[in-house]
Amino acid sequence: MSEEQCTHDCNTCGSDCGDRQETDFSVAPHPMSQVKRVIGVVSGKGGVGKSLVTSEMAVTMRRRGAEVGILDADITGPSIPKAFGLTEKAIGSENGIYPVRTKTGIDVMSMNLLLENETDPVVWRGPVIAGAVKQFWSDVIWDHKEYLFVDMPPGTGDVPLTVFQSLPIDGIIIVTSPQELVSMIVEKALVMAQMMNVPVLGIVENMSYFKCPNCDDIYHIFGDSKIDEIAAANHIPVLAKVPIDPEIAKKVDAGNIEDYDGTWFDQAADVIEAL
Ligand SMILES: Nc1ncnc2c1ncn2[C@@H]1O[C@H](COP(=O)(O)OP(=O)(O)OP(=O)(O)O)[C@@H](O)[C@H]1O
Repeated sequence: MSEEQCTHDCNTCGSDCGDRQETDFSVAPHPMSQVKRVIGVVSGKGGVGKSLVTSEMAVTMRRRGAEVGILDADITGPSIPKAFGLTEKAIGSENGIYPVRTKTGIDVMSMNLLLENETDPVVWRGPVIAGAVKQFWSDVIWDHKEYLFVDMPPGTGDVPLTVFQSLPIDGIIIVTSPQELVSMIVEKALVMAQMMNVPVLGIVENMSYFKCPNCDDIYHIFGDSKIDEIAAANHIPVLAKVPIDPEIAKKVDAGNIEDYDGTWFDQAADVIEAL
């Protein structure tokens, strides 16, 4: 780039010139935290089951005996506490903020654990939301966690970008459902991960099909799945195809996700264990 064109601010300039200097946006964890692996769970749009996949991944790793946490970075639509039936509030001390523990021993931090009423909306602008996510990493005591799953807000906006820049993400899982414009959404997530230098562990297709409980026939309610072709074209594995299961919705609504005994996430858990 020529001297005249240079703004001297590499953060606002897309040019890949020789003088480029990357700024380190990483945020230090709480001094009492020890987290071995941070796994982000992302989706192109809301409502595809990203929180369900985050919760089930945590439950699966916990069943395998791991120490697990969930950082709910979906500040304006936090649904993790509900799935685990958490009503207790997170408490702080002069040391920092303590996450709330679920009945099987998963530590959770979520905006809903700080609000007086879980129905209170969070009416904040992007930078304030991004700041809250950073604090969930820097001010919360994540004590001896082998795996911390981060439920990202949907899309590729300000907050996911902040999470990618601030937290040491070891890999992401992309969640889609068949009715989405899957190929475009997967590619957007892949490009973002590539730009942020974060490995993509694979794709989970949620609400993939419905199996009739009476005749075992399989129905593709949202259309035929194209996930295998998309995954192959992008050289990433399909980690799970999760059916529409009324039992999942029932368990989530009752706050009993830890009692759901589907085995859909075993392959994804193997991939994470091998990291
Ligand atoms: N495979 C499934 N079978 C039945 N119900 C499901 C399934 N997956 C998700 N659900 C239900 O769909 C709803 C949305 O799921 P979830 O909250 O995980 O989506 P999300 O992508 O995290 O949404 P948002 O981004 O808006 O927070 C929940 O009520 C959940 O219980």
